[in-house]
Amino acid sequence: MPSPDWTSPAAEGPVDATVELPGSKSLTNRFLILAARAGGVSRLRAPLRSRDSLLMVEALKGLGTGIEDDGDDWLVTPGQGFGPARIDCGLAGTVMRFMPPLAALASGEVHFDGDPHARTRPMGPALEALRSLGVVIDDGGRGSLPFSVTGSGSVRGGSVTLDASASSQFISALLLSGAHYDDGVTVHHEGPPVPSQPHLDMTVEALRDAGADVDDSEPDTWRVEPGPLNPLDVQIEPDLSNAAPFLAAALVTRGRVRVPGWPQHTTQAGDAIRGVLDEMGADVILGRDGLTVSAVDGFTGIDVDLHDASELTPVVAALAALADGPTLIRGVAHIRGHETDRLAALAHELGALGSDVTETEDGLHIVPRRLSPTTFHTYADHRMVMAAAVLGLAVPGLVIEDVGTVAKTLPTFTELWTAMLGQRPSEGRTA
Ligand SMILES: O=C(O)C1=C[C@@H](OP(=O)(O)O)[C@@H](O)[C@H](O)C1
Ligand SMILES: C=C(OP(=O)(O)O)C(=O)O
Repeated sequence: MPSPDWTSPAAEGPVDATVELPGSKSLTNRFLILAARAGGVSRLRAPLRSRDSLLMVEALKGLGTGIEDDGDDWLVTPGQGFGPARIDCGLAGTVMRFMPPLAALASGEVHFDGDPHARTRPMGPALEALRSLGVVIDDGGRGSLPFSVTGSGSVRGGSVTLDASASSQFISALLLSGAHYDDGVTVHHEGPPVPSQPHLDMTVEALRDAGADVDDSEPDTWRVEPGPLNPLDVQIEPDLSNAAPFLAAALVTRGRVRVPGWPQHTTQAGDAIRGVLDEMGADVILGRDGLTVSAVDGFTGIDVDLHDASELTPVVAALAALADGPTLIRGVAHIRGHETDRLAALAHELGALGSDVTETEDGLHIVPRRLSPTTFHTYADHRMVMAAAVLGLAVPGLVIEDVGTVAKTLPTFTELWTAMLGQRPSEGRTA
């Protein structure tokens, strides 16, 4: 059931705000997977509580993992894993990709399905790779959800070659469970370049945090040795991709936004927003008190390759539509397989507002034009909501359809947004 529409608040002047963002989806869901089979109880400090991470929690609980929320942290008690079980992936790439290699270690049948659009997200190479490592999978020949994984308590593992150009998550998935396979796992990518390199680095770093022996020294090849994982005690960083729309508000309103807790070192792809905003002409300062972005004058269009940080595309596209010149976003052909076909969705919705947008083979060319308010459709995509809110700052009366879909990664988005604008939450009206 879609949630209500929301008339996105326009900016009444320059914002000057500090915005505290909840934890990273990608870190939370990786640490949950690792903790589920570690050698003791793990503590995840300040995890993200959102649809994607709660679906991961339910999936793991369904396989016998104990997860307790003490109000601040999640305590994860490993379980051996047993079926039969049914896993709802929602629209979460991390659940549909990261869970099957773990479910393969359980005994019994584990059935996977998700939201209607989840059935169209790419899965084929991931399922084929698991099969070649000795896992029994029934996907009815579709290469997508729904499918079932039937485990016998162990997985042979070994070496596998796959084409991960559609999603880096295919590789992360195998690595995150590979230490528990009898022969470990060696994953070799063959095909057009894998997107989202920072997410692969995040997987390797998280595995090493848990004591795994990982070799990523060869291009396009990753090896995880078999062996036990240590329990974790980890502080989850704020989600830097979710910070992007708030930082973008500094540019649109010629104001200033600070995000406390921005890490000095991180593997989050969203960290790339610093370079993007700097190139657009903002002042970007990373200090001990967090990241501060300010913009006094206008901001320019840019030519940017977002292959490594494609999650940023919707918000960067929204900024581009409000910039002082054209923007070319390149390197993101694979986001046609994200929550929705993001290139088509952005081209359509920005076009409906009045932008001059061309969908290229691997991105978008956006020429700013005068925009008029309309209903911005969001296609069950949290980042379309965020992009729409950025546009709404400068386009009074813009209505965001199904605003609640933002709960995929940021259930408190509208509250944070209206607070940033110095308004009470009730001032963002339900249309
Ligand atoms: O591993 C992860 O946590 C993610 C990897 C990326 O996926 P793709 O490589 O499919 O873009 C990213 O876009 C997604 O939001 C999260
Ligand atoms: C692509 C995204 O999510 P997922 O983890 O579902 O792939 C995203 O959050 O932008």
